[in-house]
Amino acid sequence: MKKIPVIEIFGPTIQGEGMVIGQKTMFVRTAGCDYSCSWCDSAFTWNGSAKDEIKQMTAAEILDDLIELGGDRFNHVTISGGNPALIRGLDELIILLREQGFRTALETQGSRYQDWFLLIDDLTLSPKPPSSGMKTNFTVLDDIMKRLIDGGRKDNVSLKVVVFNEEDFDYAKNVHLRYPNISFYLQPGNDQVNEQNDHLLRNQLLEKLEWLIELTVLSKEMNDARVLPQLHALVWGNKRGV
Ligand SMILES: C[S@@+](CC[C@H](N)C(=O)[O-])C[C@H]1O[C@@H](n2cnc3c(N)ncnc32)[C@H](O)[C@@H]1O
Ligand SMILES: Nc1nc2[nH]cc(C(=O)O)c2c(=O)[nH]1
Ligand code: SF4
Ligand SMILES: [Mg+2]
Repeated sequence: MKKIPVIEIFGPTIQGEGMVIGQKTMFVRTAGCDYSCSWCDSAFTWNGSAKDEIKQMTAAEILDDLIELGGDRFNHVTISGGNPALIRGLDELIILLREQGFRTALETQGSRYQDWFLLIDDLTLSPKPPSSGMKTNFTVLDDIMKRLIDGGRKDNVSLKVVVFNEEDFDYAKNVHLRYPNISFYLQPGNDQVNEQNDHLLRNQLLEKLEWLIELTVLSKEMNDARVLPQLHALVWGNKRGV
């Protein structure tokens, strides 16, 4: 079996973001990213600070850990990172999870395609706005979207853009207009990923949420957009593994 670089496995918790917010789920977080977003809330997956925690695991070993942690208290598994789309060998995990009756979700930024995207129940593509310091390759994103739509996966896919400022909001509009038939989510950015005071953080995040809702209600381009907070950040702050 192929080895997968895993940096953490946790849950059951709830999916805090996007298309299946609130869904009870386990998380498998892979190590490594082809991006380095300035505001990444999971920078430990790629900046070397947690490199001692990375384990090369087979799909069967990951399933064992999921069951040891979650018992029979889950039927949904979310794979995030880092960028899990860098890992070819994830097909074995996704096939194994499906065989065992689990639904799967994936979080990725849309910089790489893998054929196993077609097997994911809840696939979130989260292209990065200007504030991240990253530049979207729309040729790649167009190609991913085409493959997913041609593969009949339209209803299994969503777009989620994190917004920190008005320039990001304009970027989000462009993404939504470019793929008008794909369900579209806006998420306020957390610019204090090191804040340990949950009360302070909550207030700031709610203010950012209100600001983003105000922009959205004023924008005719966003008539079909959905605005959601990072629910896990409101509940548990910047804690890891929740
Ligand atoms: C940590 S990323 C991992 C998956 C993939 N690399 C990606 O970016 O989509 C998971 C989600 O968290 C979002 N995210 C990361 N840092 C954030 C922050 N500071 N505030 C709000 N959302 C953030 C990303 O945009 C992405 O949608
Ligand atoms: N509860 C919870 N929901 C999440 N949704 C996306 C997450 C991520 O880091 O990819 C995440 C996370 O880390 N925790
Ligand atoms: S793409 Fe995702 S994991 Fe990679 S740096 Fe950006 S937010 Fe972090
Ligand atoms: Mg997160």
